[in-house]
Amino acid sequence: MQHQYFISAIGTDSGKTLVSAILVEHLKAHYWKPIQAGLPKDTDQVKELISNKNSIFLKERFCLSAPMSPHAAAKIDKIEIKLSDFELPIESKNQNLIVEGAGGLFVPINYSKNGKADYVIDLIEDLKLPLILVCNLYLGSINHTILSLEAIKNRNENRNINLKGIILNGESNPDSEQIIEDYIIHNLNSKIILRIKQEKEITKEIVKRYASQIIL
Ligand SMILES: Nc1ncnc2c1ncn2[C@@H]1O[C@H](COP(=O)(O)OP(=O)(O)OP(=O)(O)O)[C@@H](O)[C@H]1O
Ligand SMILES: C[C@H](N)[C@H](N)CCCCCC(=O)O
Ligand SMILES: [Mg+2]
Repeated sequence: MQHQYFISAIGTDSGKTLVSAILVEHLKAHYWKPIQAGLPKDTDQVKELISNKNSIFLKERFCLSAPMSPHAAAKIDKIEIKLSDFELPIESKNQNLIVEGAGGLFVPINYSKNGKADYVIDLIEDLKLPLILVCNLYLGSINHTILSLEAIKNRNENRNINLKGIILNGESNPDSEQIIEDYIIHNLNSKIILRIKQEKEITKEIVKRYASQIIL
């Protein structure tokens, strides 16, 4: 069976690149970051964290110079990003594939005016990929997580986004984990597919260890 997933998160710097490396290693998948804003490139970071030799790294569709929200970074580079600019790379046909988003679900990839924008969540719908959401555990993250899950649920009323599962990233907090797990089971028919602890250092060995624990 072919596995292709879009990785998003409840915010930026949440661990999407780490999770992407873990999934790429687990599935020996190809990796694609459609919009890169600033350096270092997430693609290079994933390359450095995986050990298998089968994965192929696909070229970003947009590499923006500023480490900012894509809509703002694109403006600086005088580029217009449209949803129609994206399609799954041909090399990923019939291959396992991990696609990493920028920031969280409501990060704008463009902005025109009067509140009109396209967001990462629209790109996920357009690419028709099941979603894996990285949810951190910090004070305030229950709110950020449930807001993200509500947005997915809202889209799901039109059956547009399939939440394959969530990955909890951070020091364990049983009370927070319980409320989030119950929410996804009861509202989205989804599950926790991995728990990642706060590690002192991220290495290939750590990535391999978590790759062996994933349950898809
Ligand atoms: N569980 C963890 N233990 C230790 N360090 C972590 C953990 N999760 C993430 N990090 C570190 O936090 C930083 C941010 O993580 P990462 O780059 O994966 O975030 P991101 O969600 O991909 O960010 P962006 O939105 O820029 O793509 C990295 O230096 C990463 O190694
Ligand atoms: C540059 C950064 N590392 C991410 N790629 C983009 C994060 C955009 C966040 C926008 C926002 O939610 O305010
Ligand atoms: Mg990243």
